[in-house]
Amino acid sequence: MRRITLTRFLIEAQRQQGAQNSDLRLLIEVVARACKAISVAIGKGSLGGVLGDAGSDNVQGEAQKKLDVLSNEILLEANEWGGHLAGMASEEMELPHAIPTEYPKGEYLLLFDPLDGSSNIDVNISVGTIFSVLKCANAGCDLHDHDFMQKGTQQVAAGYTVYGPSTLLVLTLGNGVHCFTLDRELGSFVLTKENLSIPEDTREFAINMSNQRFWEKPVQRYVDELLQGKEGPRGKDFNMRWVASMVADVHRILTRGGLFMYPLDSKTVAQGGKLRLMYEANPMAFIVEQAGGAATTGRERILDLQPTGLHQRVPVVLGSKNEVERVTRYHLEGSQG
Ligand SMILES: O=P(O)(O)OC[C@H]1O[C@](O)(COP(=O)(O)O)[C@@H](O)[C@@H]1O
Ligand SMILES: [Mg+2]
Ligand SMILES: [Mg+2]
Repeated sequence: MRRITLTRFLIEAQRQQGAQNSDLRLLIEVVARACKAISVAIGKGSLGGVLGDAGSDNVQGEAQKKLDVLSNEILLEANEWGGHLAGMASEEMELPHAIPTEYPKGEYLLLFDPLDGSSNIDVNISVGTIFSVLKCANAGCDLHDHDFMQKGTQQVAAGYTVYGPSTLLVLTLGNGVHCFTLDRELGSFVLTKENLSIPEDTREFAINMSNQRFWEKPVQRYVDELLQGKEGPRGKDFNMRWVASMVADVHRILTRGGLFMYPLDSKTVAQGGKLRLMYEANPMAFIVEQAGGAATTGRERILDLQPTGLHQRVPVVLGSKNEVERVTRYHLEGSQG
């Protein structure tokens, strides 16, 4: 089998797109290298002293895990000197990270959730890293929050890694979605699946059922119908999965279809939802749409949302197109009352 490494894949993609500037390729390679280092740290577990709490809170008011902090540092250090970035933003940092003056600046903005699925770290369940790439209109100028306030449709690349039994990198440059597996002997990511595609229909859904009593009516109705199975209006049985690591739940959907929901509920309504738009919902929505799926808030297409804050939260409904459309239709019907 021809083994295509990430580097070769990116060089060929750049050639096909006739892109002169190799900064985007360099950026993706540096992010991948940082994820390799994170994968090594996670693999050590308690032997590496990386499990447990860091003893600090992030801007979301959540207790940070040691691996949240370590992954954040690894991504910052790897990316700040390469000359391909105008700035970075992370779930674990309140403010954007400007490129230190001693380093050259580039034209891209990198946003990331350095460690996704933090509640699963100490119990050895798959976690991941999620990233999104934008172009900076004011490259070379002082960095501000508003430089990042671009709709998801403006993303030039997005990806996630899953640190599971094997370490996978899933990537889109706006021309399909491709999966790379980390070859630990070779030390590089190797292309193992091209053009991932999400089936339009599915019998599998993922939601945190323990929040059921807090959900809005449209979600109550949708999930009730799923649970009634073939005896109910859907006329078929549905199965449920919930890993509680968005990367793992979304990767399952990219592999065999499904629906992922973290809808608005009365617990999170004040903050607008649970998951973050800029470095969770937008990159995942870009990837899912590139694989033939759909992604909404239940009411609007996620990629069309105009961001207002670096850490703003939104409801998320994504995956197999026909189920996303049904959930969204129930919301719109519900609002017509
Ligand atoms: O704990 P819950 O309610 O099941 O929420 C799980 C969700 O929260 C997250 O862990 C939030 O992400 P972080 O771990 O990066 O904060 C998602 O990965 C996951 O989908
Ligand atoms: Mg996350
Ligand atoms: Mg996180």
